[in-house]
Amino acid sequence: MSSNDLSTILDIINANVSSIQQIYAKNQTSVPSLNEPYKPLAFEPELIDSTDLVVAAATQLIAMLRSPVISLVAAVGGQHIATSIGAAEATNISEILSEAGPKGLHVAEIAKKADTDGNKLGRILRLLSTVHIFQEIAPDVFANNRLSSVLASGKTIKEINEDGITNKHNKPGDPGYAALFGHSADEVNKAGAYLREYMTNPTECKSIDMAHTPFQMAFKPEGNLFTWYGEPSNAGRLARFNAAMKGSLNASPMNILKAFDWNSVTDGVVVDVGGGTGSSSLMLAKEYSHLNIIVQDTESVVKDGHAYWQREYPDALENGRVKLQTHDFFTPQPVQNAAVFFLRYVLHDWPAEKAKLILKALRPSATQNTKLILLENIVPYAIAGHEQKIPGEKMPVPPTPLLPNLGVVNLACYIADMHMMLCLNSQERTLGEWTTLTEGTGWQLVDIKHVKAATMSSLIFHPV
Ligand SMILES: C[S@@+](CC[C@H](N)C(=O)[O-])C[C@H]1O[C@@H](n2cnc3c(N)ncnc32)[C@H](O)[C@@H]1O
Repeated sequence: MSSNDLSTILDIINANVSSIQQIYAKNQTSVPSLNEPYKPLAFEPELIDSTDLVVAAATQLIAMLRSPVISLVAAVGGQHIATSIGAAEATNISEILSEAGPKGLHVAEIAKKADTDGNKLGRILRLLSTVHIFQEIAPDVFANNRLSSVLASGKTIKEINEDGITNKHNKPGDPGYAALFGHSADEVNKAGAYLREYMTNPTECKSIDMAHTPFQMAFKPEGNLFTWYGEPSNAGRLARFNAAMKGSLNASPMNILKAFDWNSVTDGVVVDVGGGTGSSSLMLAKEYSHLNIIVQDTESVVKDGHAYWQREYPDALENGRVKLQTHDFFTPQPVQNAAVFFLRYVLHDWPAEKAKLILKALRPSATQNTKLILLENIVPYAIAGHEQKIPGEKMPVPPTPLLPNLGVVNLACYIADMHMMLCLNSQERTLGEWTTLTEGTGWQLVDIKHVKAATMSSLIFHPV
């Protein structure tokens, strides 16, 4: 480490903290306290660039200064933070503390409401408070804070008890974050516990078959993750997964509205292929009243989808502007008049050979004017000098000595890549991998759209 690096990093932090303070001052708002529940602010997009630089610089500073042994102790123990988040989500602690308000609640009372053990819960909440998720405001008294408040589903404890825990994530307007964290901390992290065994078993880890994953080692399912979700005993997990997809949509600055010039669609339908319950389509249908949309997915997901649209936007189903259709995307596409086929976070679920089949199954139904849009991560390298030549809006190049991918700022993309490896033997892809994957499928990449602070991009294709 050169002392130059240290002062450059400190300069980056100082300059960008000043910019952040100025943006708050211009908007006549004070910088929110870590102790307050999170409230989204209209001017948050203005804060992104500076916040990203502070986060990247501060994390790099910690890596430079802290004992590497202690850094790795913290990193390897991160598993306990993840599983504690899962336990807090499953026992509705954030909802209990939302109702308690700023005075918080003694852990004995929290445990009574959560029907769990107080001593163990107190230790879980103290660990989480130590990493700024919840706060301990007096010995054994805990309250929500900025981070823990986003673990709440939006339901009251009475509603959760009345509706049943498997329906926890169906409150209209719930952004889906609690479901996203619950899903990650449950099936994905249980699969993650087997990564060591997987990577030291050459037969397992060198396989490109979806039946060879850490997920299979953990759960021993009959089929893959999606057929497993379709089993009746996993109805709660399926509902949570569907809501988690809504959470991933709301958490990412790149969404379907920014993916394409939707006003250019004057004829034909928009098909949301593997659309889940249709959270992207809901956003699209609400914003663009001229669009007719078909959401396609498997039978069990379409069933949940009907309930979702009945809750969120029943008119769109009733007047026929939005239709939900059971369709296996490995079979020929039934819609022959599509203006757009869009697939959000679908191909990342599949190894390359299967992903190619999904694209090929769309091609015969495309007209000359049909566009294909993939909403997917483009994985940045973590090394300078190898930036990918991505067309469209350029990503800002971070100042040295920061990592060119901004380090933990884009961690979600690399975490998603691990989810794919663990559960589906699939992956997030670099631009080169996207180009190779789509070759020979009958589709040609013509444009890529990005938004700030997102590795998720919109890749736009024409038929060839
Ligand atoms: C990661 S989710 C993405 C859902 C949605 N596109 C979104 O962004 O919220 C992948 C979806 O593919 C669906 N899927 C899996 N296998 C399928 C198949 N053979 N045919 C159609 N959909 C399938 C899953 O049920 C799931 O809803």
